[in-house]
Amino acid sequence: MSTLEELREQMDEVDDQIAKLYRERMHLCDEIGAYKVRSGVKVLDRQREREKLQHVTGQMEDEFCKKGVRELFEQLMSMGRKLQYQRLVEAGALGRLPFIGVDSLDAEGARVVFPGTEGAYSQAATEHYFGKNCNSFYVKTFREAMEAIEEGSADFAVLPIENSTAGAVDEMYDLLVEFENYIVGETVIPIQNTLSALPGTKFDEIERVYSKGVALMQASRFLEEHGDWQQISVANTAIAAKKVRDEQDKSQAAVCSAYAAEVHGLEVLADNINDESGNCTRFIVVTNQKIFLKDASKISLCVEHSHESGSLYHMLSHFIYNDLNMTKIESRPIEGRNWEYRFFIDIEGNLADAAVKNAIRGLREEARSLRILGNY
Ligand SMILES: O=C(O)C(=O)C[C@]1(C(=O)O)C=C[C@@H](O)C=C1
Repeated sequence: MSTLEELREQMDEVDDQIAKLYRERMHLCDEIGAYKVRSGVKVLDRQREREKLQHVTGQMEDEFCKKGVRELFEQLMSMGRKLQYQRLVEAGALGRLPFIGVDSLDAEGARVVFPGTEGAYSQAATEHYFGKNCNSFYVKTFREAMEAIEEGSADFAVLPIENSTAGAVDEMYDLLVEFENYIVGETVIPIQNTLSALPGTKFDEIERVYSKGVALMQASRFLEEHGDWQQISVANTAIAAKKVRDEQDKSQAAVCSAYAAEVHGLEVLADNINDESGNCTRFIVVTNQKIFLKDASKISLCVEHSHESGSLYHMLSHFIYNDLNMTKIESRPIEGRNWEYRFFIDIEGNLADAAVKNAIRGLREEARSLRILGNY
């Protein structure tokens, strides 16, 4: 019987042949790539790949080897494609109108819209990003803010995308798909909620609490201690504060910021009622121009892929192959297709980076759809 050393020696010989053949195969792929650049033939040829997989699996005897050789050749062809995308990018064949790199945002005198009302956290985020004296106005909903950007009545919108306790703001992800607007910036602000009511209100007078749904979630422990209070969701924390003030009813209270309470003449009955003391929200800055800051370092993408085994894995392989760090992934249902999802992915990088261009070139060709939501 052979010793372990002898078996390993034989294995090394086989592996050397595999490595040599891999080099030869990639060299051929490169030549085919050059042909494709010249002739405009698409990189991905599904029919050819299907035939190849059938052919090589047909040479295997048992199911285990069939499965293995299929996976091996799927990987080999995927590597071949990535090399060819690289060649296309080098040849300047990027496809679609590119984003325009700018040194800074044209924020001087810009009109900035935020959702909610006076005192909203979005207003605090707006002032944090654009400065206290920026030219801002509010609309009621996220949708109206996106519409204001699309039709040009505002230059920028500041909208919440993610809270550190409650997670993603789902509606914003859906609106980013629906509207042709682009993310050009982001800012994070602390969210410290209070329970506020008309001046002189006693705790035992309260029957109903109004706030935005996620804000009620962020203060769930405090509100559970008062389980007899009815919790009612409204569009915004500051709108809740305004409602309590307007209706002059001491059985009502709002979960809102101390600033919103002050703006709307309410008294803070309990401060810092959030479950998490470090609670904060990330806001995005959106515009209708296809621009990105030249020093931007984060890219948000939206990808839809075929609903079949391995498709997400193949999609993510473009980031791995190009050494791109994925920092976030969210999924949202696709309307009209039950149990199918689109993926929202954040990666580190700049649209001018070669690695980013390569990955995007590959995704654009292989995914059912790809949208670059912004580089900021
Ligand atoms: O035959 C081609 O067109 C190739 O580019 C080669 C190859 C492969 O690796 O076998 C790569 C990509 C295509 O999708 C199909 C096949």
